[in-house]
Amino acid sequence: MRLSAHDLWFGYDDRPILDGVEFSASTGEAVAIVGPSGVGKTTLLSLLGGMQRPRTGRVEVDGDSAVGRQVSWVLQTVNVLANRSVLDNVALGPLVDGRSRREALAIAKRRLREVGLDALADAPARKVSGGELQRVVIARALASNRPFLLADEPTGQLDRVTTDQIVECLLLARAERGLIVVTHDPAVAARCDRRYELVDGLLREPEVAS
Ligand SMILES: Nc1ncnc2c1ncn2[C@@H]1O[C@H](COP(=O)(O)OP(=O)(O)OP(=O)(O)O)[C@@H](O)[C@H]1O
Repeated sequence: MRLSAHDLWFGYDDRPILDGVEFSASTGEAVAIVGPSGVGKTTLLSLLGGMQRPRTGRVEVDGDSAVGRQVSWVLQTVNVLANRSVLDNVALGPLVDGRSRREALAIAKRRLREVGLDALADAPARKVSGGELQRVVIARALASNRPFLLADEPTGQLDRVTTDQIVECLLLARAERGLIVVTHDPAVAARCDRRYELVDGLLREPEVAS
């Protein structure tokens, strides 16, 4: 499947942020969006995932403009139910997709194993560290059946070891879906298959990551 954006224009008040952006990502690949702080990366991601609408232009997944149903999110503000277990939080992904509780728990257990957190399945989310919580949110996104995973600064201020763990978890998405990640961290961008740079409202041609 292919998520594509054509001629996106967007601004806050009269200030243009995106000025004719072209973008595409396919399932099976990881694409990074980089660029200076405040240039509009989070805004672009919100348009790519259908959270906001462009003033002009369009975003589609295989020709379908209802992109919100095709994406799962890993956002800067980690949103989890603090008093529920790690497993219950991950199971929310498939539950929202309409799976039965039994199916959702089975999928959640598998995804927690993949991100290396099965030992924490029964712990309340409030008791796990920031880096672990980020992996919980990734497991929840992987547990949903949406074809694209969108991540906004998923490694934030975390240390290098934790960052590497999180990137490994995110790249699991490539097995079945597409990953689109906004990041400041050149090491994270370098792990992706392609990189776009947002400058002056436009995305520069993608480079092949070295
Ligand atoms: N809801 C809003 N209303 C008005 N201006 C906004 C709003 N959201 C963001 N902006 C402004 O739009 C610009 C782009 O913001 P955005 O968060 O998309 O940038 P960014 O590249 O993701 O930044 P960072 O890397 O610092 O997270 C910034 O100048 C920001 O202050």
